[in-house]
Amino acid sequence: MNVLIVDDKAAARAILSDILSRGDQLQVHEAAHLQEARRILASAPIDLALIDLCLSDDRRNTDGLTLVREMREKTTAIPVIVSMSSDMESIRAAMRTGAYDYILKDSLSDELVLPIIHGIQSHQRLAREVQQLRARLGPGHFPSGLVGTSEVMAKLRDTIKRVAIWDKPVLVIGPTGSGKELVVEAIHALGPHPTEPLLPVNCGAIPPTLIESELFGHERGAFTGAERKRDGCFTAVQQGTLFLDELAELPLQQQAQLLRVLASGRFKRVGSDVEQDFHGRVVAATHANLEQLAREGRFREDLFHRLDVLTVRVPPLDERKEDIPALVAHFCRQEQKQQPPSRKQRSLRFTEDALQLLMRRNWPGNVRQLGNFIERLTVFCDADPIDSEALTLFLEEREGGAPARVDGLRDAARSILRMAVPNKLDAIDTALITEAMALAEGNKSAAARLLGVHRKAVERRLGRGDDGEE
Ligand SMILES: Nc1ncnc2c1ncn2[C@@H]1O[C@H](COP(=O)(O)OP(=O)(O)OP(=O)(O)O)[C@@H](O)[C@H]1O
Repeated sequence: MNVLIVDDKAAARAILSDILSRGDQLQVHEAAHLQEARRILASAPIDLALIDLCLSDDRRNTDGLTLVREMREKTTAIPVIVSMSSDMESIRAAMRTGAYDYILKDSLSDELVLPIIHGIQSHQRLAREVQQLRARLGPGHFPSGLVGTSEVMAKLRDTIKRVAIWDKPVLVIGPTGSGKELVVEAIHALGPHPTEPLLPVNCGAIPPTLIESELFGHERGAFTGAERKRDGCFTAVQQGTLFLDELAELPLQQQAQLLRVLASGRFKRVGSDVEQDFHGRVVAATHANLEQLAREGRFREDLFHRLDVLTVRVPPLDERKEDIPALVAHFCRQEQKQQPPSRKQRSLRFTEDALQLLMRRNWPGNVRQLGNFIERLTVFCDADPIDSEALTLFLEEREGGAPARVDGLRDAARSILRMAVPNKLDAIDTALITEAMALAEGNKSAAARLLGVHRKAVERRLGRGDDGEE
């Protein structure tokens, strides 16, 4: 369990840290101010934060409350206030903002702090077990987070099931926003140790100077500031899954160290000569082309080949557009749950032609982009149900320009390019004129309106200058 102490007074941090050192399997992080706490929360898997209300010498400072609010909004970590103030108003404000508990600094002791931590630990263990059992009991015994029933998704689920049961490293590749994190969660839930931790490490979010100690831990005095011996992620994960996200961002030196762990199953803390066993499993994910990076010398080729064995490719959304209606319904349900009480409750509904329009669009940001788009629609579009007209208007007004039409054209162009026709430019020109003339029943002016060009252009293309049948 990772615990963050946030207090501007070093002495107060030392007291709490001393109490926590007597706890079981606790990793302690410390921050002296709000910015430092935010940075640690973004880079380390913090489970619990013990936060002082006032983070400066100014008694009116309420950075502690700001942090509690941010944690509740953006993280799953549990905030507990540790304060000198027994003023009822402060306590009420803290609890209203989302603090899990409120401890008075005067009464700090092992007997008071450790039971709170044990309670949270066992609650988390149970929550993890329930989540994993639920995942196992989902339809077809597949974790339910991944929405989509297309053939491509069925293949992806099959690949996940095959690789998950082996206690071996897995490489998950796919473009940004395609669902790699959900795939890793499924691999863990279906793997041999689903009740052990799934520990995510974002290799791009940790400063290069800290990453070695974050991963492998360090001995006391290993470097300036290493006041205590500390376990790293390779220890904390126990028999679970160490999820190395954004693997391409791992510095070359740590790539070499990772390769060594994968080959030998052993690692050393920074500043130690003693090797330790790694009991977990590494699952890495990236949207980068590692093969290309290896050719350019920016990623170790030997590590790429070591990992590129059990590889799971998560396809872009554009390869599984049939899943879009189900994903839209999924995001609509999510949005509905989050509607503020002050807003008139409504469920977001789409007509069939609006869904078709969403399926014709390209989604370079993949499922994440679709989810964000539904979120914006929920807030800014009042149409009910949302039909293609409302959607087109929304796209033109809010999303800049007319991407729906442009995307439709792009799709049409792509399918033409796939056809076995010799001169595609002339062929499409002739086909467009012929089709427009047929639809306009031979009326050149009407055909020109359909084509969005001047009548003379139609006449030129038809190779005749006469006025025809008008
Ligand atoms: N098949 C899916 N079903 C439901 N939600 C999905 C699916 N795929 C992705 N999502 C959602 O889309 C968002 C992005 O997914 P995720 O974070 O897993 O992408 P990623 O591939 O890891 O992206 P990145 O490379 O940028 O980290 C998340 O909110 C996730 O829950």
